[in-house]
Amino acid sequence: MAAPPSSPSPPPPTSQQQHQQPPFYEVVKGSSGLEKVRLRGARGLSAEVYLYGGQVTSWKNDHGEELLFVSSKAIFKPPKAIRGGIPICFPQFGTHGNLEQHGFVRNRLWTIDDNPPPLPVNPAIKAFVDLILRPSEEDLKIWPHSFEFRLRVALGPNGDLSLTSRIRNTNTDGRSFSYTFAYHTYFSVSDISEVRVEGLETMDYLDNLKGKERFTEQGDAIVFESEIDKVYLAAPSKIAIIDHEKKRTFVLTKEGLPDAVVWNPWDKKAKAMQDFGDGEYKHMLCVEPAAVEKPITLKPGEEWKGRLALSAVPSSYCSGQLDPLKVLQG
Ligand SMILES: O=P(O)(O)OC[C@H]1O[C@H](O)[C@H](O)[C@@H](O)[C@@H]1O
Repeated sequence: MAAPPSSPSPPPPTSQQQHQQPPFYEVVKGSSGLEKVRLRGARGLSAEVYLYGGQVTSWKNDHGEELLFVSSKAIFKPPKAIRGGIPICFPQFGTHGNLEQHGFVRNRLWTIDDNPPPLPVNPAIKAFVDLILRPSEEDLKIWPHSFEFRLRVALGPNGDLSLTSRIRNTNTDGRSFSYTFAYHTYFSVSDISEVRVEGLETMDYLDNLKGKERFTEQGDAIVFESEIDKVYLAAPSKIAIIDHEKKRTFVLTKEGLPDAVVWNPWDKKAKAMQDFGDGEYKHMLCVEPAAVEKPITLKPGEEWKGRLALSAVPSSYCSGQLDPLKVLQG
C-alpha cells in the first residue's frame, strides 16, 4: 500500500517569532497576495504592516475601530505605493530633489529583520516587528548611496503605535549622503470639516500650493475648508488632531523630525487621483512628521533615528471648546 502523502512541514519559526510568541506577531497574506505582518495586542488592539513599502496600513483600537485611512481604491501592486496608512518617504520628500516623488522606499519590498541591533524599549511592549531595507543594484543606479534602513513598528499595551526608523550610511567610499524624510501618516477622520489641528498655529510654513513660498500661520487652530498642502517648519514635538464628531483626539509625538506636513487633496485633486475615491477626502487628513527644510546628512558609519508615536484618546467636548493645553501637555 502506498504511504499517505506527507504534508509539507511548516518553516521553522524565526528567532523573533520565538521571542514574540504568537499571537503577538504573525505573517499573513494581504491584498494581491502581498505579505503583511499582523501585530496583536491585548483587548483586540492590532496593527498591520505590509512588507511592500514597510508600510503600516492598519491600526485598530480596542473597539476594533480603524484609526488610519486607506483608500477603498488603493492599489496593492508594485510599483504603485499603497494609498493610505503610513507610507515612508525616503530619501526624498515630495519633489524636493531629482528622484521620483517621495523617494523609492515606499515601493520596495522590505524584509523582516530577525536580529536587529538593540533598541531601548519599554519591556511592556510585546507586539513589535523589525523590518530592514538595503538598496538593490537598481536602486544604487537611481541614488548612488549604500544604506541600511531599519524600521521598528510597535504596538503598546495601551494601543499606542510607534514607528522608529534607523538609517545608517554604509557607503564604503567615504561619501556622506543627504536626504529628506516623512512618515506620510493618513488619519481616518469622521468629517474633515469637523476636525482641527492644534500645535501648528503661528508656525512658519512652505506652501506647496504656492510654489513652496514661505508664510506664517495666523490665528487659532488649523481648520479645513479647502485643499491644503503645507510644510510647517520647526513644528513642536506634539501635535493634536481633534475630531469633534468622533470625540477623538490623535496625539502625535515626533523625535528627530523637525517639520510637519499637512495635506488634504480636497475634491478636485481627489477626482484626479486614480487610487483615491472621489469623496474620500472628507474622511482623511495627512499630518506627516518630516525633515524637509533642512536635509539630514550622514557620514559613512553614522546613523540617524526618527521616531513617531501615535495615540488616540477620547476628547472631552465642553461648550464648544476643547482644552488644547490639556491635549498637548497631557
Ligand atoms: O500622491 P503621492 O505621491 O502619494 O503624494 C501625496 C501628497 O503627499 C504630500 O502630502 C505632498 O505634500 C503632496 O504634495 C502630495 O500630493
